[in-house]
Amino acid sequence: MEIGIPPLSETAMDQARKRQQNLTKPPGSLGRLETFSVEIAGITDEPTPELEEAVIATVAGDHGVVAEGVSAFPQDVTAQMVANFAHGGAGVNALANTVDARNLIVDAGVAAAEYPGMDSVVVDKVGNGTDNIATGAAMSRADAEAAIEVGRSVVAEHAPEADIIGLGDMGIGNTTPSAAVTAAITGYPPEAVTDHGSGIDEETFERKVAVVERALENDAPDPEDGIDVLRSVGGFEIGALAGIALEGASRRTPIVVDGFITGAGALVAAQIEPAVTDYLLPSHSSVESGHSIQHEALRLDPLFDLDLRLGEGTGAALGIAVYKGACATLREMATFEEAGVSN
Ligand SMILES: Cc1cc2ncn([C@H]3O[C@H](COP(=O)(O)O)[C@@H](O)[C@H]3O)c2cc1C
Ligand SMILES: O=C(O)c1cccnc1
Repeated sequence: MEIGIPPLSETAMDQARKRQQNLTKPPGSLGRLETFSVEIAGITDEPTPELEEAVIATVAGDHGVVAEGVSAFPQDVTAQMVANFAHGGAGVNALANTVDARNLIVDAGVAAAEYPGMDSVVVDKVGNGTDNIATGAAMSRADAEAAIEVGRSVVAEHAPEADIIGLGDMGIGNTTPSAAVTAAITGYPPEAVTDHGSGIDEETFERKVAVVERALENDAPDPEDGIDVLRSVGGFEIGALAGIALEGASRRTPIVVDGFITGAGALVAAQIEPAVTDYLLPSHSSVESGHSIQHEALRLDPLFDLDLRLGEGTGAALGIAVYKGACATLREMATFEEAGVSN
């Protein structure tokens, strides 16, 4: 898979850094906001980037592994939540509205779902849910590649104008494949990266750890090959999220990672094209224990910890507010000279 991701623009970063130093504030007083504005200048190749069009892509898929009893909720909830997104009733809708981001809803592989009258849902299914990773591979290699392509075409066709893209997920059971993907790529043991997802009891938790272990024993994927990891233990939405990150990066669009499932997508993307990591921005630190392991592997330092464990792009939405703010300071503040302030 050939995806050309350009290097960060050193010229734009130098210009942004110089400007930050001349703005009407004590040097460094905007802390990490200054660093972010410089990083986003490098990503976009704009000395004063403006993050006007923010998009949060919430990608849904189902998982055969729910047959093992690894979630607290039934599989039908995935399709029901897609309808809820389309009607504006979910957590991500409220937070996307708060930060003036457009929510883009994608069905990359929800089982047997239709959305009558909900034209805003982009339906591009790789399949009707993955196969059960406790008993075999999640999908074929061709389907893993197709999932990446779904994500790439979502950006090309539905968000080509986006100045920043937040990743979001929906899929009952998807913290289980996310744990398997994270263990496979980072080398951490399943028990270190598996947690309580949407809220399971201890008996279910033990079964879930055993399922992740079994999945990785059954069909040991090549950790260096992101597509192989996706094929073996991934999910359609996880692949599509990786594809969004790769396509966004190739277009110089900053990509904001959300919680544990989007983190798994980001890990897959980084195994396919390591240069994507320059284009990834963190948002929150999820309650899921494996999220910090993903951040360590991707060398991302989260912005805040609000005890979130929802996904959907909720943390990414709040992160976008921070990145918009960072770029607004760089762009809109006056320099000492312009404002006639002594320095
Ligand atoms: C009503 C509802 C809304 C959600 N929105 C996100 N998730 C989150 O929980 C699911 C993953 O947890 P697990 O692996 O334990 O099933 C995913 O759908 C994720 O996006 C939700 C879960 C539920 C129940
Ligand atoms: O980290 C997340 O995004 C998350 C955690 C639990 C359940 N769903 C999502």
